[in-house]
Amino acid sequence: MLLGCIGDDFTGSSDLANTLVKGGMATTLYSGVPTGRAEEGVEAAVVALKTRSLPVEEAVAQSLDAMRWLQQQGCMQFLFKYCSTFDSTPQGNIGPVALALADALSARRVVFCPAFPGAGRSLYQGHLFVNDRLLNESGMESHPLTPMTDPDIRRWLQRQTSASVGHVGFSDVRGGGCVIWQALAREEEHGHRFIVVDALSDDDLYAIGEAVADQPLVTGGSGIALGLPENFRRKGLIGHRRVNFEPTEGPGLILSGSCSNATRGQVGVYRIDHPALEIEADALMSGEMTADLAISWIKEHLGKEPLVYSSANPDKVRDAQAKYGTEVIAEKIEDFFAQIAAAAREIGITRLVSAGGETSGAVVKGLGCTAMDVGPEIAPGVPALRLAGENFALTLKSGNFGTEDFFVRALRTMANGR
Ligand SMILES: Nc1ncnc2c1ncn2[C@@H]1O[C@H](COP(=O)(O)OP(=O)(O)O)[C@@H](O)[C@H]1O
Ligand SMILES: O=C(O)[C@@H](O)C(=O)COP(=O)(O)O
Repeated sequence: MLLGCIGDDFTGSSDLANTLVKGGMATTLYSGVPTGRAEEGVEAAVVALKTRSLPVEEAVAQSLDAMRWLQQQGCMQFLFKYCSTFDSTPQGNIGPVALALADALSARRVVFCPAFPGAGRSLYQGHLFVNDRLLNESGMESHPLTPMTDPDIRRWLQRQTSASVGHVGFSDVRGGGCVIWQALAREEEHGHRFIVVDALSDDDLYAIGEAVADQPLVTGGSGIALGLPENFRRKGLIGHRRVNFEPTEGPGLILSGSCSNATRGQVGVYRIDHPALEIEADALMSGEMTADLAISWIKEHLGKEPLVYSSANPDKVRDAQAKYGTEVIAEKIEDFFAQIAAAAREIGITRLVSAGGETSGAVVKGLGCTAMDVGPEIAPGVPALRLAGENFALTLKSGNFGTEDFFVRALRTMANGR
């Protein structure tokens, strides 16, 4: 194993696995830190954790566990993957996890680059944009768990860490790999251990990838991985793998706990011509709605690819959070989706789409799977997955990814492999 990746959520980890597979690396996505040795032939491993919204100490401990397992598998370089919208709070967890990993790996200069141009995320002069909007005007300012109210990633990261934060701007990045390498060295000389790097296009990310070939730790969105496979290929360590995915027909189900703008649009379109069950926070808290009731409803609509969703607009989410507490309501909803996922296989579902990072963490936990094979890309950053050794396909969709018809596309790709 060459490249060891630690993802702070499940949709993000599948996004990263997608990039590495497209880059030609034999990649396996693991749910949590595996026990025992990885199977032969895995060149890149992505360990998906659900640490984005955990207390800092727990997120650090789990990330270090993942790093140690990856070290035992022989990894030479490590990647800490977080969201392309830098989802975090002023306390963490990106800064503290990165610092713990940097200390453990003796990394003196660590790149931070959330940019993912394929999904409209770019970083310019240290500021993060989602398409043509600054991050704090993109809808992310209303995220239920990690509202992003500052687009200056240097300032946001500095609030989370004692490491000094530097910056390599676009004027250096456009100079290519060597210039970026020199700029990183300059920032390190100036005492900056954490270095935010601008990127506007995939070409910038390939160049950054080249510049970090000798770094033990890199951090970013999935875009930061674009240039990494080529470093290993140049050294003759990998060849060029093709995607190997067995499609799965059979009953489909959509679960959506993401309240992000894109997902709410997708829910709105899908529910026009599919059975849809909305889960209201009040109904769940009062016991009027339960996982058992929802499972009975799914059984009634088996074969019609039903949708169960709690996705709600920011006002509704705010009301529920004020009434029950942010963590209480999030946990209640996530637990509900985990129970449904656990029942899904028993009732014959073989294609499952989950929308939302935290939601997907709960769904995968409910499914109880340990490893996933990575299949074809459905939308930028979202691959079709298959539970290793099982006739069960899965899609973990990041909240803000995908076009309005995403759910239909995902079900189709899982069924026909294209
Ligand atoms: N109606 C709702 N009211 C309050 N919180 C909700 C509601 N629906 C979902 N949530 C919570 O909001 C969070 C959404 O996060 P996540 O699943 O990561 O989506 P995204 O990928 O869009 O960030 C989850 O913790 C979920 O349980
Ligand atoms: O980088 C990204 O945007 C995604 O890979 C990701 O991490 C998304 O997380 P969620 O929006 O919580 O699904």
